[in-house]
Amino acid sequence: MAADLKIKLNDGREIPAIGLGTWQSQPGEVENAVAHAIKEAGYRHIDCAWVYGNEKEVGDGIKASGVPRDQLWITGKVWCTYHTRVEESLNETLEKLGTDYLDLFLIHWPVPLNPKGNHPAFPTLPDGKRDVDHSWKLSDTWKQMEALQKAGKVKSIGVSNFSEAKLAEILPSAEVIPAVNQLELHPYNPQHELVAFLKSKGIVAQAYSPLGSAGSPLLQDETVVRIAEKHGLQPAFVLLGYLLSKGIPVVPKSVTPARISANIEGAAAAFKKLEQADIAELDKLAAEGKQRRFITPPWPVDLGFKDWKNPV
Ligand SMILES: NC(=O)C1=CN([C@@H]2O[C@H](COP(=O)(O)OP(=O)(O)OC[C@H]3O[C@@H](n4cnc5c(N)ncnc54)[C@H](OP(=O)(O)O)[C@@H]3O)[C@@H](O)[C@H]2O)C=CC1
Ligand SMILES: O=C[C@H](O)[C@@H](O)[C@@H](O)[C@H](O)C(=O)O
Repeated sequence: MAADLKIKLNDGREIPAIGLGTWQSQPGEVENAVAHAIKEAGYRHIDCAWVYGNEKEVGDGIKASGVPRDQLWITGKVWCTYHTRVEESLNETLEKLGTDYLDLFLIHWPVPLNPKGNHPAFPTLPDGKRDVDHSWKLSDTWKQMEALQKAGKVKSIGVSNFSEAKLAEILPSAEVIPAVNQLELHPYNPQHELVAFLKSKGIVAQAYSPLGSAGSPLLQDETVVRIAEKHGLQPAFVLLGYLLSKGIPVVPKSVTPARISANIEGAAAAFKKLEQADIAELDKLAAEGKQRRFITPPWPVDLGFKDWKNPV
């Protein structure tokens, strides 16, 4: 069964390889989506974040599913304005989700934002740029993550949107190596070098926006469509199976019950059917001129990704 596909982390725990994304899942839709995913479609992994602003409804959906907490994997993320007060962010998340621990807690972006700025999530300076707290060290954010794991409030800890350069800011002083780095990964942004680096450090690369996010051109890509037709799969399933075949857990988002159900079964089917030649073809698309990121918030700092130069 698709829900049984799992990937081992460096702390010994196993993350269900297919989870449900919840970013941009709207009020009035997300409770039903989460309940459907868990109860009807067999998902056991939900990807959440404080900044998505919908954790209360996600929690309602988890509760409505009736599935016991210990059978679920719930991921949360500390938002940028909370780097100096990680536990406060976690406590808000736990309360909204209606649980007393997370399975995985991630630093959402390697960019501390001013906690006392002009907005609780997206503070800006008079020039309109995001108000970055340049004095704060990422290694001190990571120390707080380690303390929360020691306290048992989060079982596994990791990062998101960390390039090799940003990891170098926390690894030398880390007591715990991040279990996961959640990144934008799909055939147009495969980040082969970073994924290989993470593997060498025992960090699992996890894929966000695995379908290319809302309005994705990947679903119409001629190579993706041809491979899908060859195997009797939908293009979305090929994209998910491509990542699973590399040991990369995926969190496709949908609020459409039929897609939620189809994605988990289709991903597992694609994982079985895709051949090495299909993977090799998809692996080359970015280098053949299709390299593209879909998620590029206007950070006024260099994140250190080779393909993405932020305005500094
Ligand atoms: N750490 C980070 O910084 C980030 C994390 N994430 C996480 O990753 C998750 C997934 O990424 P996201 O950007 O949402 O994008 P996805 O790549 O998951 O794409 C979601 C879009 O695809 C549509 N869709 C879903 N299934 C299918 C299907 N079978 N066929 C056609 N269309 C489909 C959805 O529509 P509909 O809902 O209408 O069905 C939605 O518009 C997020 O929800 C979030 O949890 C995402 C971005 C950044
Ligand atoms: O997880 C989803 C994304 O990271 C999202 O939270 C950010 O892109 C945010 O909208 C931003 O503008 O910084």
